[in-house]
Amino acid sequence: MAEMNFGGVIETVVTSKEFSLEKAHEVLKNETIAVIGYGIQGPGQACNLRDNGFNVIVGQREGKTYEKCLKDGWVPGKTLFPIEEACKKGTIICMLLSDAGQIAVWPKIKPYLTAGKTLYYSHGFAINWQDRTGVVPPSDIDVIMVAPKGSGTSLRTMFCEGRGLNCSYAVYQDASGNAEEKTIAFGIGIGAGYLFKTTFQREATSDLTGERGSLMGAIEGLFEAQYDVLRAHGHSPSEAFNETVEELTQSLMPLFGEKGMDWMYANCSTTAQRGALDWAPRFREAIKPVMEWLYLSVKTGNEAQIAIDKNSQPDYRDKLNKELEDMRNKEMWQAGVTVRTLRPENN
Ligand SMILES: NC(=O)c1ccc[n+]([C@@H]2O[C@H](COP(=O)([O-])OP(=O)(O)OC[C@H]3O[C@@H](n4cnc5c(N)ncnc54)[C@H](O)[C@@H]3O)[C@@H](O)[C@H]2O)c1
Ligand SMILES: CC(C)(O)[C@@H](O)C(=O)O
Ligand SMILES: [Mg+2]
Ligand SMILES: [Mg+2]
Repeated sequence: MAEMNFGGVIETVVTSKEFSLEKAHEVLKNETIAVIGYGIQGPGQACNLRDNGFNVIVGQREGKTYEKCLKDGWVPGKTLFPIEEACKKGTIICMLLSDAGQIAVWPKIKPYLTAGKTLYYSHGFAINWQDRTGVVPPSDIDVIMVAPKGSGTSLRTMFCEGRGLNCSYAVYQDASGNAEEKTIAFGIGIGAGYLFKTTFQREATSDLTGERGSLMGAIEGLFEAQYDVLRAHGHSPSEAFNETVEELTQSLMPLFGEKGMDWMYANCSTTAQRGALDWAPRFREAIKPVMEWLYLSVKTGNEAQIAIDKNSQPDYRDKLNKELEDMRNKEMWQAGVTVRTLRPENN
């Protein structure tokens, strides 16, 4: 573990330099890892663990996702089982069903969480809001978490490129006395770039805030607001899209991703810098009340309850797909389809 200075605050991080893959193998050598659920995180984590040489099986119900398991080389009866059978065989049970799905299957899974086993999560959701999820693990098992800070799709592609995705980790219950070491070993196994320590509570609240905020919800809201204003004032779709989205993702985001916001600013005109420096605090002040509202809605469990209620409905997937389709069909994102065809690499 290394102590590092994050903007003046010292925090502990773990990388494969301090905790090698060999050490992870040693820690997990007697474990059968049962990955339950094969949505987005399931494939990323299961395939990375398998490629890293761990003993992995998958538990997935039959249906469309089951076909994906077969395509990825999981073999029925050998490494692919119905959920309950995988839970019976596994010593580390990885809850990688959707957060709502985890509630539905909890009564079926609980009997297999016998003394000495480990219950693993990639989110603090089920435990942090256990008054709403009903997930109360038995006291004689370890309960641990490694939460990749990015999509399971990126976890896999970055692993295949020889890079790692950063992850947070936490121990909720340490029955074995060895839970933290096991958690870090697991993080190294799934291909974490580096691991930073958190709690189930802090991960759950920061994650739900981030995805509703700047990572997903706020960014779409910001784009729509600017695009709509430009269009209402007579700018063409291509101009509005280029000034709202395309330039950001293609030119400016890579600059601040690489060396920070001041570096991106420094590579723009002095006109742009003057205006952006003046307007950033105005946007901050306008947006902050919405951020406070969001954080409170997450912290009180309101957002978790909405996710549980909506995503437990039998037709939740169809409804989500319909909402994504509506987003895709907006003029802004349709303009984006054409703009992307004009990128040099697509010509
Ligand atoms: N999607 C991500 O990239 C991501 C990133 C970090 C953490 N997480 C966390 O990882 C966990 C898994 O998320 P995900 O996005 O991969 O899941 P997902 O929403 O894609 O889950 C789909 C899986 O759950 C199964 N499922 C859903 N309802 C079920 C039910 N009632 N019975 C049986 N199976 C059911 C599906 O068959 C499928 O295997 C969650 O805790 C999530 O918060 C996800
Ligand atoms: C990839 C995200 C947004 O970071 C994750 O939190 C999720 O829920 O999918
Ligand atoms: Mg999330
Ligand atoms: Mg997240």
